[in-house]
Amino acid sequence: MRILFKNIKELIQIRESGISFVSGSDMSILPNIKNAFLLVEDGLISDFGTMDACPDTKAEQVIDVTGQMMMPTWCDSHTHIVYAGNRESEFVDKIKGLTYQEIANKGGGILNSAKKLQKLSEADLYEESKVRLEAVIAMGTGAVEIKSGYGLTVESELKMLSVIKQLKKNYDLPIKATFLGAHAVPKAYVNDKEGYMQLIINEMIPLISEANLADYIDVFCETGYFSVEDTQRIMQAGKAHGLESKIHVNQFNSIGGVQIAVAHKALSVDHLEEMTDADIESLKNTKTMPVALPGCSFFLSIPYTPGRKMIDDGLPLALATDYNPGSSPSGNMNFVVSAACIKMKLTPEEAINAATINGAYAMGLENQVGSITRGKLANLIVTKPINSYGFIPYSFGETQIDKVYIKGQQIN
Ligand SMILES: N=CN[C@@H](CCC(=O)O)C(=O)O
Ligand SMILES: [Zn+2]
Repeated sequence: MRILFKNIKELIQIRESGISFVSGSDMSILPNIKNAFLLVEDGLISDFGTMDACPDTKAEQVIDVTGQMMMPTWCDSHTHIVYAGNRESEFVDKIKGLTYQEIANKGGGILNSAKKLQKLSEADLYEESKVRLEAVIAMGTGAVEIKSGYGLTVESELKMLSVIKQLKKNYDLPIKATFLGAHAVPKAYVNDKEGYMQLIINEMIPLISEANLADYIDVFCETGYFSVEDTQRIMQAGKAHGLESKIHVNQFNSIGGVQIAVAHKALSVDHLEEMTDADIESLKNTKTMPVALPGCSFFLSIPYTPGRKMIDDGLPLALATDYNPGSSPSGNMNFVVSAACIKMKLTPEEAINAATINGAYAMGLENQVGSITRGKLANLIVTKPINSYGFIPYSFGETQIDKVYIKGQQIN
């Protein structure tokens, strides 16, 4: 099946040869072609160029997108889309001035979501989660990572990962599953964190790896949750079972988690709202992708990741939604890109690179998605008629997406 898109006003994020990610000053370069064509064959990008070089090829479908732009779909490398119910009551507590930690201490937070999820059947959890997945695809996300971590028992963590497995099977976009058993210490282990560590290391990880239910392992490395030493032990146990790490770190405190994640060659370190100069220094010249989650900063009214400084210091940066019921109940990558520009002072070029190619890298998907490159998946956004791609982050809270294609199939 061949689809030819023609008269594309601007084809954004073209990369002739596959690159893994962009860093520092290269993040301000967003290669594009004006007045372009794009050819899709059997779900893959097979060719692109200027309209005067448009091949005289027989395509089953020819789509004239005069006045509209095209770009790769967003790559959302950090979500918790599989969860049960919501936490609007905590939202009101937050409005009244309680902090994230205070809400957790009075029985809210991650343990509140765990209680809801433990009671829900796998079938119902799937139904709730698929609604969110479909919504984010319609908002332009074409590759996504989903974490467990609201189960916190062997049975419920497996339930979450099985739901992710079903989503992988039933939806055509790339989905990566991350095991986050170390998200919070469950109530049953409140006086025995070591017991829960043993459960994660000796039972959960081997079971999950045996059943091939996870691609990555994660830890919430934070004061009051899991220490740097705990994080190191879990990363080591994950690695022994073939699971590379992606770590929640520096959300509220800088406690040395970035350094330990880098030392263990983590694929990504995520959150980073509190960064010291030493944290930034330790990320230089490494393969670990820093991931900022501006939706979480917005929702919790906490600092934004110092993305401007990190890029100026030569680092790469990825952007993701952190879609979850407690700290970021939105999976809208368009808003994330706007917030990165408005609050973190990224330029539109930097934010789009961060939300496409760098996000793809943070999921190990840089060879499949994240740029308009021959051979990559035809996961594509067609914008509404707009004057420039800068209008996408500028018009925050609005959608400039007209259509989304996943492997060349129009989904909305
Ligand atoms: N901080 C840890 N985990 C999630 C929030 C989880 C929750 O509050 O339910 C996050 O990434 O922000
Ligand atoms: Zn998260």
